[in-house]
Amino acid sequence: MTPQARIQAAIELLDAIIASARDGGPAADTLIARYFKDRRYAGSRDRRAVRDHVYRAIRRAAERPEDGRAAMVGLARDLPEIAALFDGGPHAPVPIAPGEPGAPPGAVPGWLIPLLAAPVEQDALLGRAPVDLRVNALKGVPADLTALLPDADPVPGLSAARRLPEGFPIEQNPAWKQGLVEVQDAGSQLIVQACAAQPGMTVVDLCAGAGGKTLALAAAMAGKGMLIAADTIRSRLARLGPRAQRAGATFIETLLLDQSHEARGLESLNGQADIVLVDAPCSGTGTWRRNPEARWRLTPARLDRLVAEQARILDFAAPLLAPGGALVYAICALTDREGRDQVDAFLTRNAGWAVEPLDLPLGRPHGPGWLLTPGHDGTDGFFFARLRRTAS
Ligand SMILES: C[S@@+](CC[C@H](N)C(=O)[O-])C[C@H]1O[C@@H](n2cnc3c(N)ncnc32)[C@H](O)[C@@H]1O
Repeated sequence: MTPQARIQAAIELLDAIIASARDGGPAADTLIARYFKDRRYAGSRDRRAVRDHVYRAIRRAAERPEDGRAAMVGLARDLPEIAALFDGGPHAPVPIAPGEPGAPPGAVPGWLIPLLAAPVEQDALLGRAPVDLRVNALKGVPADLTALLPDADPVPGLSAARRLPEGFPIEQNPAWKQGLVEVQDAGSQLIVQACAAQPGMTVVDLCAGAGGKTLALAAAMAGKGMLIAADTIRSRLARLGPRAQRAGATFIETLLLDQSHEARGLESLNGQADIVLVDAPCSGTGTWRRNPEARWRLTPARLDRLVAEQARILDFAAPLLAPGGALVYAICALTDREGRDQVDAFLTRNAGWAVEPLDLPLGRPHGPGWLLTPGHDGTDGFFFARLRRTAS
Protein backbone atom coordinates (compact mmCIF):
# COMPACT_ATOMS: atom_id res chain seq x y z
CA MET A 1 0.00 0.00 0.00
CA THR A 2 1.18 3.54 -0.66
CA PRO A 3 1.41 5.92 2.32
CA GLN A 4 -1.63 7.72 0.86
CA ALA A 5 -3.63 4.47 0.63
CA ARG A 6 -2.84 3.74 4.28
CA ILE A 7 -4.43 7.08 5.23
CA GLN A 8 -7.51 6.23 3.16
CA ALA A 9 -7.71 2.82 4.86
CA ALA A 10 -7.47 4.52 8.28
CA ILE A 11 -10.35 6.82 7.31
CA GLU A 12 -12.51 3.84 6.28
CA LEU A 13 -11.70 2.02 9.50
CA LEU A 14 -12.42 5.10 11.61
CA ASP A 15 -15.83 5.39 9.87
CA ALA A 16 -16.62 1.86 11.06
CA ILE A 17 -15.19 2.45 14.56
CA ILE A 18 -17.20 5.66 15.01
CA ALA A 19 -20.45 3.97 13.91
CA SER A 20 -19.73 1.01 16.16
CA ALA A 21 -19.02 3.24 19.17
CA ARG A 22 -22.30 5.09 18.54
CA ASP A 23 -24.35 1.89 18.15
CA GLY A 24 -22.69 -0.25 20.81
CA GLY A 25 -21.04 -2.53 18.22
CA PRO A 26 -17.69 -4.36 18.21
CA ALA A 27 -14.48 -2.78 19.54
CA ALA A 28 -11.88 -1.08 17.33
CA ASP A 29 -9.44 -4.01 17.55
CA THR A 30 -12.11 -6.42 16.28
CA LEU A 31 -13.02 -4.11 13.40
CA ILE A 32 -9.36 -3.67 12.44
CA ALA A 33 -8.82 -7.46 12.42
CA ARG A 34 -11.92 -7.95 10.23
CA TYR A 35 -10.89 -5.19 7.83
CA PHE A 36 -7.53 -6.81 7.12
CA LYS A 37 -8.97 -10.32 6.89
CA ASP A 38 -10.78 -9.11 3.76
CA ARG A 39 -7.68 -7.34 2.40
CA ARG A 40 -4.94 -9.92 2.07
CA TYR A 41 -2.90 -7.58 -0.15
CA ALA A 42 -2.02 -5.51 2.94
CA GLY A 43 1.33 -6.64 4.37
CA SER A 44 2.33 -6.55 8.02
CA ARG A 45 3.98 -3.13 7.65
CA ASP A 46 0.82 -1.74 6.05
CA ARG A 47 -1.29 -3.14 8.87
CA ARG A 48 0.96 -1.68 11.53
CA ALA A 49 1.00 1.73 9.85
CA VAL A 50 -2.79 1.85 9.37
CA ARG A 51 -3.40 0.72 12.93
CA ASP A 52 -1.01 3.39 14.17
CA HIS A 53 -2.88 6.12 12.21
CA VAL A 54 -6.21 4.86 13.56
CA TYR A 55 -5.10 4.84 17.19
CA ARG A 56 -3.38 8.21 16.95
CA ALA A 57 -6.63 9.68 15.61
CA ILE A 58 -8.64 7.99 18.38
CA ARG A 59 -6.28 9.17 21.13
CA ARG A 60 -6.35 12.73 19.83
CA ALA A 61 -10.14 13.20 19.86
CA ALA A 62 -12.00 13.24 23.18
CA GLU A 63 -15.44 13.51 21.60
CA ARG A 64 -16.70 11.05 18.97
CA PRO A 65 -15.88 12.70 15.59
CA GLU A 66 -18.46 13.23 12.87
CA ASP A 67 -16.78 10.61 10.65
CA GLY A 68 -13.44 8.99 9.86
CA ARG A 69 -12.31 11.80 7.60
CA ALA A 70 -12.91 14.43 10.31
CA ALA A 71 -10.87 12.30 12.73
CA MET A 72 -7.93 12.05 10.28
CA VAL A 73 -8.18 15.69 9.17
CA GLY A 74 -7.91 16.59 12.87
CA LEU A 75 -4.72 14.53 13.12
CA ALA A 76 -3.41 16.11 9.92
CA ARG A 77 -3.80 19.57 11.52
CA ASP A 78 -1.12 18.54 14.07
CA LEU A 79 1.08 16.61 11.64
CA PRO A 80 2.04 18.22 8.31
CA GLU A 81 3.49 14.92 7.04
CA ILE A 82 0.00 13.36 7.33
CA ALA A 83 -1.67 16.42 5.75
CA ALA A 84 0.66 16.06 2.73
CA LEU A 85 -0.74 12.58 2.03
CA PHE A 86 -4.25 13.94 1.33
CA ASP A 87 -3.21 14.49 -2.31
CA GLY A 88 -6.16 13.13 -4.31
CA GLY A 89 -4.00 10.55 -6.12
CA PRO A 90 -5.03 6.91 -6.76
CA HIS A 91 -6.31 5.32 -3.48
CA ALA A 92 -5.52 8.59 -1.64
CA PRO A 93 -7.99 10.81 0.22
CA VAL A 94 -9.04 13.98 -1.58
CA PRO A 95 -7.10 17.10 -0.56
CA ILE A 96 -8.15 18.90 2.61
CA ALA A 97 -10.29 21.89 1.66
CA PRO A 98 -9.46 25.28 3.18
CA GLY A 99 -11.51 25.60 6.37
CA GLU A 100 -12.53 21.91 6.32
CA PRO A 101 -13.39 21.02 9.93
CA GLY A 102 -11.32 18.38 11.71
CA ALA A 103 -12.15 16.73 15.02
CA PRO A 104 -11.02 19.04 17.86
CA PRO A 105 -8.17 17.81 20.06
CA GLY A 106 -8.78 16.82 23.68
CA ALA A 107 -8.28 14.17 26.35
CA VAL A 108 -11.61 14.14 28.21
CA PRO A 109 -15.11 14.70 26.73
CA GLY A 110 -16.36 18.09 27.94
CA TRP A 111 -19.42 16.74 29.79
CA LEU A 112 -17.25 14.33 31.76
CA ILE A 113 -14.61 16.80 33.00
CA PRO A 114 -16.61 18.05 36.04
CA LEU A 115 -17.48 14.47 36.99
CA LEU A 116 -13.88 13.24 37.34
CA ALA A 117 -12.47 12.96 40.87
CA ALA A 118 -10.69 16.24 41.59
CA PRO A 119 -7.10 14.94 41.89
CA VAL A 120 -7.12 13.18 38.48
CA GLU A 121 -4.34 14.38 36.13
CA GLN A 122 -6.27 14.48 32.85
CA ASP A 123 -3.33 14.64 30.45
CA ALA A 124 -1.94 11.33 31.73
CA LEU A 125 -5.19 9.44 31.03
CA LEU A 126 -4.16 8.83 27.41
CA GLY A 127 -0.47 8.03 28.00
CA ARG A 128 1.24 4.80 26.99
CA ALA A 129 0.52 1.84 29.26
CA PRO A 130 3.29 -0.58 30.26
CA VAL A 131 2.75 -4.36 30.46
CA ASP A 132 2.53 -5.26 34.15
CA LEU A 133 3.02 -8.83 35.32
CA ARG A 134 2.17 -10.62 38.54
CA VAL A 135 4.53 -13.40 39.54
CA ASN A 136 2.27 -16.36 40.30
CA ALA A 137 2.97 -17.42 43.90
CA LEU A 138 1.10 -20.71 43.28
CA LYS A 139 4.02 -21.78 41.10
CA GLY A 140 6.71 -20.23 43.31
CA VAL A 141 9.16 -17.55 42.16
CA PRO A 142 11.49 -19.34 39.73
CA ALA A 143 15.21 -18.74 40.19
CA ASP A 144 15.60 -18.05 36.46
CA LEU A 145 12.78 -15.45 36.19
CA THR A 146 15.29 -12.67 35.51
CA ALA A 147 16.86 -14.74 32.74
CA LEU A 148 13.40 -15.38 31.21
CA LEU A 149 12.35 -11.73 31.50
CA PRO A 150 15.50 -9.58 31.52
CA ASP A 151 13.53 -6.41 30.66
CA ALA A 152 11.17 -6.72 33.64
CA ASP A 153 11.56 -4.08 36.36
CA PRO A 154 10.24 -4.36 39.91
CA VAL A 155 7.31 -2.11 40.93
CA PRO A 156 8.13 -0.45 44.27
CA GLY A 157 5.88 -1.67 47.08
CA LEU A 158 4.38 -4.60 45.15
CA SER A 159 6.67 -7.58 45.60
CA ALA A 160 4.95 -9.80 43.00
CA ALA A 161 4.70 -7.10 40.32
CA ARG A 162 7.10 -6.66 37.38
CA ARG A 163 6.87 -4.01 34.66
CA LEU A 164 7.72 -4.51 30.98
CA PRO A 165 7.85 -1.92 28.20
CA GLU A 166 4.63 -1.22 26.29
CA GLY A 167 3.92 -3.81 23.60
CA PHE A 168 6.27 -6.51 24.98
CA PRO A 169 5.13 -9.83 23.37
CA ILE A 170 4.66 -11.63 26.70
CA GLU A 171 2.44 -14.42 25.36
CA GLN A 172 5.44 -15.82 23.45
CA ASN A 173 7.57 -15.93 26.59
CA PRO A 174 8.13 -19.29 28.36
CA ALA A 175 7.44 -17.66 31.76
CA TRP A 176 3.91 -16.79 30.59
CA LYS A 177 3.36 -20.13 28.81
CA GLN A 178 4.25 -22.03 31.99
CA GLY A 179 1.92 -19.91 34.14
CA LEU A 180 4.79 -18.42 36.13
CA VAL A 181 3.47 -14.91 35.45
CA GLU A 182 0.08 -13.40 34.66
CA VAL A 183 -0.50 -10.12 32.84
CA GLN A 184 -2.15 -7.82 35.38
CA ASP A 185 -1.98 -4.08 35.89
CA ALA A 186 -0.22 -3.15 39.15
CA GLY A 187 -3.41 -1.32 40.19
CA SER A 188 -5.45 -4.53 39.92
CA GLN A 189 -2.79 -6.28 41.99
CA LEU A 190 -3.12 -3.60 44.65
CA ILE A 191 -6.90 -4.12 44.80
CA VAL A 192 -6.34 -7.81 45.47
CA GLN A 193 -3.80 -6.87 48.15
CA ALA A 194 -6.49 -4.67 49.75
CA CYS A 195 -8.79 -7.73 49.89
CA ALA A 196 -6.25 -9.39 52.25
CA ALA A 197 -7.46 -12.89 51.36
CA GLN A 198 -5.86 -15.66 53.45
CA PRO A 199 -5.62 -19.45 53.06
CA GLY A 200 -8.75 -21.18 54.35
CA MET A 201 -11.12 -18.24 53.86
CA THR A 202 -14.38 -18.19 51.92
CA VAL A 203 -13.97 -15.59 49.19
CA VAL A 204 -16.47 -14.53 46.51
CA ASP A 205 -15.29 -12.65 43.41
CA LEU A 206 -18.72 -11.44 42.41
CA CYS A 207 -17.94 -9.76 39.07
CA ALA A 208 -15.15 -12.11 38.10
CA GLY A 209 -15.23 -11.75 34.31
CA ALA A 210 -12.44 -13.92 32.89
CA GLY A 211 -10.92 -14.10 36.36
CA GLY A 212 -7.93 -11.75 36.34
CA LYS A 213 -8.42 -10.88 40.01
CA THR A 214 -9.75 -14.35 40.87
CA LEU A 215 -6.36 -15.82 39.96
CA ALA A 216 -4.57 -13.29 42.16
CA LEU A 217 -6.97 -14.10 45.02
CA ALA A 218 -6.23 -17.80 44.48
CA ALA A 219 -2.50 -17.10 44.84
CA ALA A 220 -3.08 -15.07 48.04
CA MET A 221 -5.09 -18.02 49.40
CA ALA A 222 -2.27 -20.44 48.48
CA GLY A 223 -4.87 -22.68 46.88
CA LYS A 224 -6.65 -23.34 50.22
CA GLY A 225 -10.21 -22.44 51.16
CA MET A 226 -13.26 -21.70 49.04
CA LEU A 227 -13.00 -19.28 46.13
CA ILE A 228 -16.07 -18.62 44.00
CA ALA A 229 -15.89 -16.70 40.74
CA ALA A 230 -19.34 -15.40 39.76
CA ASP A 231 -20.48 -13.44 36.72
CA THR A 232 -23.58 -13.04 34.57
CA ILE A 233 -21.77 -13.64 31.25
CA ARG A 234 -21.08 -17.28 30.47
CA SER A 235 -18.42 -16.63 27.82
CA ARG A 236 -16.34 -14.55 30.25
CA LEU A 237 -16.44 -17.16 33.00
CA ALA A 238 -15.59 -19.85 30.44
CA ARG A 239 -12.25 -18.14 29.80
CA LEU A 240 -11.29 -18.60 33.45
CA GLY A 241 -11.03 -22.43 33.22
CA PRO A 242 -7.97 -22.61 30.93
CA ARG A 243 -6.33 -19.67 32.71
CA ALA A 244 -6.79 -21.36 36.09
CA GLN A 245 -5.29 -24.60 34.71
CA ARG A 246 -2.23 -22.77 33.41
CA ALA A 247 -1.83 -20.93 36.74
CA GLY A 248 -2.28 -24.08 38.84
CA ALA A 249 -5.37 -22.60 40.57
CA THR A 250 -7.64 -25.61 40.31
CA PHE A 251 -9.73 -25.05 43.47
CA ILE A 252 -11.77 -22.15 41.98
CA GLU A 253 -15.53 -22.75 41.58
CA THR A 254 -17.44 -20.78 38.96
CA LEU A 255 -21.01 -19.59 39.38
CA LEU A 256 -23.06 -18.27 36.48
CA LEU A 257 -25.62 -15.77 37.76
CA ASP A 258 -28.94 -14.90 36.18
CA GLN A 259 -28.98 -11.16 35.43
CA SER A 260 -31.63 -9.42 37.61
CA HIS A 261 -32.07 -12.59 39.72
CA GLU A 262 -28.52 -12.85 41.09
CA ALA A 263 -29.58 -13.16 44.76
CA ARG A 264 -31.29 -16.49 44.00
CA GLY A 265 -28.06 -18.02 42.70
CA LEU A 266 -26.13 -16.70 45.70
CA GLU A 267 -28.58 -17.79 48.43
CA SER A 268 -26.44 -20.63 49.79
CA LEU A 269 -23.58 -18.18 50.43
CA ASN A 270 -25.60 -15.73 52.55
CA GLY A 271 -23.67 -14.77 55.69
CA GLN A 272 -20.81 -17.14 54.73
CA ALA A 273 -18.14 -15.03 53.05
CA ASP A 274 -15.03 -13.64 54.71
CA ILE A 275 -14.39 -11.46 51.68
CA VAL A 276 -16.56 -10.38 48.76
CA LEU A 277 -14.87 -8.52 45.93
CA VAL A 278 -17.24 -6.44 43.78
CA ASP A 279 -15.15 -5.44 40.75
CA ALA A 280 -18.15 -3.71 39.27
CA PRO A 281 -19.00 -2.92 35.65
CA CYS A 282 -18.06 0.74 35.17
CA SER A 283 -17.35 3.51 32.70
CA GLY A 284 -13.71 2.41 32.32
CA THR A 285 -12.45 5.99 32.51
CA GLY A 286 -9.32 4.65 34.22
CA THR A 287 -8.38 2.41 31.29
CA TRP A 288 -8.27 4.89 28.42
CA ARG A 289 -4.52 4.31 28.01
CA ARG A 290 -5.35 0.81 26.74
CA ASN A 291 -8.81 1.54 25.39
CA PRO A 292 -8.99 5.18 24.21
CA GLU A 293 -12.08 4.48 22.10
CA ALA A 294 -14.10 3.97 25.32
CA ARG A 295 -14.42 7.80 25.43
CA TRP A 296 -16.52 7.64 22.26
CA ARG A 297 -18.88 5.06 23.76
CA LEU A 298 -19.69 6.70 27.07
CA THR A 299 -22.76 8.96 27.29
CA PRO A 300 -24.49 10.61 30.27
CA ALA A 301 -27.35 8.08 29.94
CA ARG A 302 -24.94 5.13 29.97
CA LEU A 303 -23.19 6.52 33.03
CA ASP A 304 -26.58 6.82 34.80
CA ARG A 305 -27.30 3.16 34.01
CA LEU A 306 -23.89 2.05 35.29
CA VAL A 307 -24.28 3.95 38.56
CA ALA A 308 -27.70 2.34 39.14
CA GLU A 309 -26.35 -1.13 38.34
CA GLN A 310 -23.33 -0.72 40.66
CA ALA A 311 -25.68 0.22 43.53
CA ARG A 312 -27.87 -2.80 42.80
CA ILE A 313 -24.85 -5.16 42.75
CA LEU A 314 -23.55 -3.74 46.05
CA ASP A 315 -26.95 -4.36 47.62
CA PHE A 316 -27.08 -8.04 46.67
CA ALA A 317 -23.38 -8.49 47.58
CA ALA A 318 -23.77 -7.19 51.14
CA PRO A 319 -25.83 -10.10 52.59
CA LEU A 320 -23.12 -12.59 51.54
CA LEU A 321 -20.70 -11.33 54.20
CA ALA A 322 -20.32 -13.05 57.54
CA PRO A 323 -20.18 -10.62 60.49
CA GLY A 324 -16.63 -9.22 60.54
CA GLY A 325 -16.19 -9.97 56.83
CA ALA A 326 -14.96 -7.40 54.31
CA LEU A 327 -16.68 -6.11 51.19
CA VAL A 328 -14.19 -4.63 48.71
CA TYR A 329 -15.79 -2.44 46.06
CA ALA A 330 -13.60 -1.59 43.06
CA ILE A 331 -14.00 0.16 39.71
CA CYS A 332 -11.53 0.98 36.93
CA ALA A 333 -13.17 4.38 36.68
CA LEU A 334 -12.39 7.83 37.98
CA THR A 335 -15.79 9.50 38.25
CA ASP A 336 -16.91 10.28 41.80
CA ARG A 337 -20.45 9.16 41.00
CA GLU A 338 -19.20 5.60 40.46
CA GLY A 339 -16.60 5.68 43.24
CA ARG A 340 -16.64 7.93 46.29
CA ASP A 341 -20.35 8.84 46.05
CA GLN A 342 -21.40 5.27 45.31
CA VAL A 343 -19.77 4.03 48.52
CA ASP A 344 -21.16 6.93 50.56
CA ALA A 345 -24.65 6.13 49.24
CA PHE A 346 -24.23 2.43 50.15
CA LEU A 347 -23.27 3.40 53.71
CA THR A 348 -26.32 5.67 53.93
CA ARG A 349 -28.63 2.89 52.70
CA ASN A 350 -27.14 0.16 54.89
CA ALA A 351 -26.50 0.22 58.65
CA GLY A 352 -23.85 -2.07 60.21
CA TRP A 353 -20.90 -1.25 57.96
CA ALA A 354 -17.64 0.57 58.73
CA VAL A 355 -15.06 1.95 56.31
CA GLU A 356 -11.65 0.36 56.85
CA PRO A 357 -8.74 2.79 56.46
CA LEU A 358 -6.21 1.62 53.88
CA ASP A 359 -2.46 2.09 53.91
CA LEU A 360 -1.00 1.01 50.58
CA PRO A 361 2.29 1.52 48.73
CA LEU A 362 0.69 3.26 45.71
CA GLY A 363 -2.19 5.71 45.39
CA ARG A 364 -3.87 8.10 47.82
CA PRO A 365 -6.94 8.22 50.03
CA HIS A 366 -10.09 9.61 48.44
CA GLY A 367 -13.31 9.92 50.47
CA PRO A 368 -14.14 6.52 51.98
CA GLY A 369 -11.69 4.76 49.68
CA TRP A 370 -8.49 4.88 47.67
CA LEU A 371 -7.60 6.39 44.31
CA LEU A 372 -5.01 5.22 41.78
CA THR A 373 -4.35 7.26 38.65
CA PRO A 374 -2.01 6.88 35.66
CA GLY A 375 -0.51 10.32 36.38
CA HIS A 376 0.14 9.76 40.10
CA ASP A 377 0.86 6.02 40.19
CA GLY A 378 1.70 4.83 36.66
CA THR A 379 -1.14 2.30 36.90
CA ASP A 380 -4.56 2.26 35.28
CA GLY A 381 -7.05 4.47 37.13
CA PHE A 382 -9.04 2.83 39.93
CA PHE A 383 -11.15 3.71 42.93
CA PHE A 384 -11.70 1.09 45.61
CA ALA A 385 -12.90 0.89 49.19
CA ARG A 386 -12.87 -1.77 51.90
CA LEU A 387 -15.97 -1.99 54.11
CA ARG A 388 -16.21 -4.16 57.22
CA ARG A 389 -19.54 -5.77 58.19
CA THR A 390 -19.83 -4.86 61.85
CA ALA A 391 -23.34 -6.17 62.59
CA SER A 392 -25.33 -9.20 61.41
C1 LIG B 1 -14.75 -4.81 35.49
S1 LIG B 1 -15.35 -6.30 34.86
C2 LIG B 1 -14.55 -7.48 35.87
C3 LIG B 1 -13.11 -7.73 35.57
C4 LIG B 1 -12.53 -8.90 36.34
N1 LIG B 1 -12.85 -8.85 37.74
C5 LIG B 1 -11.02 -8.96 36.18
O1 LIG B 1 -10.27 -8.69 37.13
O2 LIG B 1 -10.58 -9.28 35.06
C6 LIG B 1 -16.99 -6.36 35.44
C7 LIG B 1 -17.68 -7.69 35.29
O3 LIG B 1 -18.95 -7.61 35.94
C8 LIG B 1 -19.82 -8.49 35.28
N2 LIG B 1 -21.19 -8.14 35.67
C9 LIG B 1 -22.02 -7.19 35.14
N3 LIG B 1 -23.20 -7.19 35.78
C10 LIG B 1 -23.12 -8.14 36.74
C11 LIG B 1 -24.04 -8.63 37.72
N4 LIG B 1 -25.26 -8.11 37.82
N5 LIG B 1 -23.63 -9.61 38.54
C12 LIG B 1 -22.38 -10.15 38.43
N6 LIG B 1 -21.48 -9.74 37.51
C13 LIG B 1 -21.85 -8.75 36.67
C14 LIG B 1 -19.48 -8.26 33.82
O4 LIG B 1 -19.93 -9.33 33.03
C15 LIG B 1 -17.97 -8.12 33.88
O5 LIG B 1 -17.34 -9.36 33.61
